[in-house]
Amino acid sequence: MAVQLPPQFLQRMEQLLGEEYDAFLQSYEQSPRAGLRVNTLKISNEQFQSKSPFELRPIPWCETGYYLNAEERPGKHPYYYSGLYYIQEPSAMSPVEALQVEPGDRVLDLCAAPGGKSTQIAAALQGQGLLVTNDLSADRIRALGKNLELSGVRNAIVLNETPDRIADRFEGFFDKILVDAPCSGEGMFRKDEDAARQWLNHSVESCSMMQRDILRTVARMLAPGGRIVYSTCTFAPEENERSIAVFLDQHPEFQATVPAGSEHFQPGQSKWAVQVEQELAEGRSVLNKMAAGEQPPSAEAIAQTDRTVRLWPHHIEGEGHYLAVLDHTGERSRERSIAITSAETVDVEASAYNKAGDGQATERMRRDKSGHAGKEPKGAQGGYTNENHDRRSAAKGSKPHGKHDKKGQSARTATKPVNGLEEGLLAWTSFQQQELNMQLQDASSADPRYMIVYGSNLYVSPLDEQRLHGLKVIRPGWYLGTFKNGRFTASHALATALVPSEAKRRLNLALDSAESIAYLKGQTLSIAADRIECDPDVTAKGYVLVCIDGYSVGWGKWQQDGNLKNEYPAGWRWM
Ligand SMILES: C[S@@+](CC[C@H](N)C(=O)[O-])C[C@H]1O[C@@H](n2cnc3c(N)ncnc32)[C@H](O)[C@@H]1O
Repeated sequence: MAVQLPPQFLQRMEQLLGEEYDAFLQSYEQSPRAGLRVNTLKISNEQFQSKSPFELRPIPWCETGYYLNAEERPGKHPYYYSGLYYIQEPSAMSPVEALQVEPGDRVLDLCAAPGGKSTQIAAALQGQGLLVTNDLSADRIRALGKNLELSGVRNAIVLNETPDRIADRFEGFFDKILVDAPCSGEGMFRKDEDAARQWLNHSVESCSMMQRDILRTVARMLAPGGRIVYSTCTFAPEENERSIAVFLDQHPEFQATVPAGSEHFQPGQSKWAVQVEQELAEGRSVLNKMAAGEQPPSAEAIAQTDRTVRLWPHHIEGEGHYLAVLDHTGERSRERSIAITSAETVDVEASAYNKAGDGQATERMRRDKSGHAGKEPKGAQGGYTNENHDRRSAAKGSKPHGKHDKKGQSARTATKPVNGLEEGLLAWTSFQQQELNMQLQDASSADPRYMIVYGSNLYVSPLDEQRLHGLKVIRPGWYLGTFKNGRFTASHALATALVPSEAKRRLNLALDSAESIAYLKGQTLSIAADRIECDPDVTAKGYVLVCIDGYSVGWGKWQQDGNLKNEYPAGWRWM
């Protein structure tokens, strides 16, 4: 066996699995399966199948998921850089399938970094509705932002928050919530030897505590009739059936539902939740500390865990996972539970934001008792400004409005222009007219969109920014670019989410060309003017949307001397 498995873990698995134990153990002799999921924000499943450079074998539980041969290197292909697919472990595709996201839903992905499931949710939303994606870890959140950007997501808000603080702002708000919980990671031992080395039996207890608290909090954020999917990549019943039994016992307004696609998986084991209770009663459970003084879950709640599912490496081609679908039994309201504030009476509050150059990092504000914004003493980077962050509807033309008093303090129900917003909108509008063929607000869509300014960065958001006040926001929406002295500089995130026809100048590079790789390496390209495909109202000089095989990948700036200045971001380049 290639992986060294902890003896305590093996002992427990043998006791749980009985006669299946040998087959389970043999699965560790095999290599983990590689997979990719087609990003249908950028290409249809059928189109990708017809042009895939890799041999694809369908993953039974995910229509857009495919197994890859072990020797493939999907991270080293121009299609990866165009965001046509996400490299994802096959079992990890099951939770979002169970969530059954529909375009227009309001979705929360609470434990989201590095973003595999968030990008899957975004694809299911197809740009409609909204995705709030969050992770507690400041280190892991960067990868989440990058993956959303690579995938061309336009309607996501990225937070770096605790579940409780989000719940205070989003009570009864979401239609669907994914809790891909922090767990002891036993299901990943084959894929990640470090996980096996670092595993300690007591991590099962600390993870169970976290899971209980997280589940309790997310229940507050779900709209009546909504759905929570809880998933882990561990085998421990303490973190799976038992966590769910405790939740169902304490939340009778929820029921466990057998997930669609369950025929591919094995059922959850209510008998293991019973066993955990017995061990607790006899004082030999790893949960002793946590469960002291807690009521054991009812037999009815425990029985429902038979409707959850387990993904076993000896039954499927994928790693170990568990998932539970928890449906709120209330009636789903067609009316949104919380109306989004009218854009005509924007509510402007002054606040201090980190003026990070790329617009990614903003800092949580502390409010003293008088409600004034102040700086977080720890972790703050760069200078703070007292500039407003402000927003208005993207649907209402370009004339900004709003009110802001001289000291930059809170001023409600605004009527006067706000400088930052006005300047940002003017710069954007002029850029949009000169460079793009797109509207931020699709006339056929009922979803409102809001312009938000943080420092000198402009975003368009599916959410009125006032709901985010006081939260640590990494991105309040789709990052369009920065403005300074009336000039607008387009962001990379703008380019990756555009379809070629939305830019007035385009350059298409052939998939297998040296030019494609040179562009991805950040090199300047020499391009004759007639290769720049231009709309009738522009000439070749200016912003060019660079595409590889017809899929947007980044910006270039064509200059009179025939050089295409490369705008592909330094940290993203082909190495
Ligand atoms: C299993 S991983 C998530 C993987 C991710 N869903 C994906 O598909 O790429 C669990 C994540 O939960 C985060 N986390 C841990 N405790 C958390 C908490 N209390 N609230 C939110 N996130 C938390 C961790 O930082 C970690 O990134």
